[in-house]
Amino acid sequence: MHVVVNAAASVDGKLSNRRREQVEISGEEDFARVDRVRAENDAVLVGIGTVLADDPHLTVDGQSLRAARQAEGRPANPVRVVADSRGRTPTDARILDEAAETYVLVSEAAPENRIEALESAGATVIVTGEERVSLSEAFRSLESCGVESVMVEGGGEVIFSLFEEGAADELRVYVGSMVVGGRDAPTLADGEGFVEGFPTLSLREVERLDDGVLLSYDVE
Ligand SMILES: NC(=O)C1=CN([C@@H]2O[C@H](COP(=O)(O)OP(=O)(O)OC[C@H]3O[C@@H](n4cnc5c(N)ncnc54)[C@H](O)[C@@H]3O)[C@@H](O)[C@H]2O)C=CC1
Ligand SMILES: Nc1nc(O)c(N)c(N[C@@H]2O[C@H](COP(=O)(O)O)[C@@H](O)[C@H]2O)n1
Repeated sequence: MHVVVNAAASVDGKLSNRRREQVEISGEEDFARVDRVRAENDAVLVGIGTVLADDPHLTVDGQSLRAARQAEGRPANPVRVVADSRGRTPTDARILDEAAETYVLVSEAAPENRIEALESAGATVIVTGEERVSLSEAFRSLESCGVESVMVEGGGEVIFSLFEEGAADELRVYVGSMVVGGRDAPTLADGEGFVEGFPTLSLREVERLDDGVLLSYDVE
């Protein structure tokens, strides 16, 4: 599985504000780039924290991008994936609409009635990990369903886990020219944090977009 992590952060590294409300960090050019990255990949993944905070749709906005995918024999939109250990995804979440196929990754600790509710709402549920979803294991299951590349859009907890598991191949961070602040505001990599063995990155490209900077890294 090829894993591209993409996020937008303020200059102080925050993904959203201390109330976990979505902050528009990207500008028009960066949102258009994000749409192209979605269109390039077989899947788009977020954590349940992002679903509960933002209720994202995770589809490709650009009609020409969707048409190009279909011309290649692919579905108009990538599949949508949520890492949701306890199966808390609301059954009326936008990611469960019919615009694309949706996989919900749950752990063995997810209540059976939640799994049934998600399946009734149209999701394909994959059980992996005891208490928490094992992302690496889930990627192997997704590969067996034909998913070879995934764009991970966040949030900070899921991005940290990917680095912890050594599962990320690329990181693209759009740094918007703003300060959000707040010790409790989500950052690019939350989780427990590293005290040693920090993942190292190799800077591939720096590009000015809107009034900010896109940093593209390979993960070593
Ligand atoms: N600026 C940006 O580019 C983006 C910002 N966001 C913001 O990030 C915030 C949400 O981020 P977080 O609260 O960090 O939530 P998150 O979206 O990273 O989800 C974390 C939750 O996912 C579940 N999970 C299942 N398996 C997991 C695993 N292996 N590792 C980690 N978590 C796992 C856990 O229940 C955990 O609490 C929101 O405020 C949202 O607006 C989210 C995406 C992009
Ligand atoms: N790339 C990017 N830039 C920002 O400024 C953002 N606030 C976000 N947020 C994430 O974008 C997703 C929304 O998806 P839909 O438009 O609903 O498809 C969601 O994951 C947000 O957290 N991203």
